[in-house]
Amino acid sequence: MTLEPCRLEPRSLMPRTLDGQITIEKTPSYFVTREAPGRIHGMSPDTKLIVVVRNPVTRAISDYAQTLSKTPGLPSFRALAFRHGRGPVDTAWSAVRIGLYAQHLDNWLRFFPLPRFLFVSGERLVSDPAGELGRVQDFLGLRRVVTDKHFYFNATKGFPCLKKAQGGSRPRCLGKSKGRPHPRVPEAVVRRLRDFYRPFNRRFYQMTGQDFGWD
Ligand SMILES: Nc1ncnc2c1ncn2[C@@H]1O[C@H](COP(=O)(O)OS(=O)(=O)O)[C@@H](OP(=O)(O)O)[C@H]1O
Repeated sequence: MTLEPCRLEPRSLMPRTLDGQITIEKTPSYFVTREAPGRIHGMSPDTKLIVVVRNPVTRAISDYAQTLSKTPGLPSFRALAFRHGRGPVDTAWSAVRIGLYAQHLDNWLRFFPLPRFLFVSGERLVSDPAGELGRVQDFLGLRRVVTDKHFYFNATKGFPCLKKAQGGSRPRCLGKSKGRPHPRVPEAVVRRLRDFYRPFNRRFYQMTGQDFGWD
């Protein structure tokens, strides 16, 4: 999944949370920002943390597709993923580095215990959105209000969409930048990356106690 520039919002900039309300801040780059866990812990050590993860190989290709859409003439995925296009995997490239979930989680576990996290499968968010959102609602201590009946599969988009937008009566899919086609990446490149990530994925499964089924 793609990341936005890191914005560490001081509490004063966040909306006031009234009784019975939950304030949610969504900044994907927090997960991979060294200072984020300490700062968030300093602001509120009881914060609940939701991390959406998908197969790091697909994530890297998705990230590349997003950059490519804004940067015509970008070098090929292979040229960026491997040093000199064919050497070792280039972990300095953010699209690769972000997928090292176990390493990023290590940094967070120095400040927050595991039960404070919910790990959401990006794959199941597509195949079973109501199921994953059920877990999110439970984790947040909410009644399960969002269920299967709120979603339908939109064949044109190729993704689940909401039957009705909040406060509206029309169906609502996510925007064009979510679920765009991925460029074709040679099978050998995908295989090398899959092999590269395998030990990191296994460690991530052990740390979280969840097998995401990427290998
Ligand atoms: N319902 C639905 N509709 C469309 N897209 C969906 C949906 N559920 C999950 N996804 C996946 O979300 C991916 C884009 O999310 P990102 O994490 O990149 O978004 S963000 O920029 O970080 O906000 C996007 O990745 P790409 O397919 O690579 O575009 C989707 O696979």
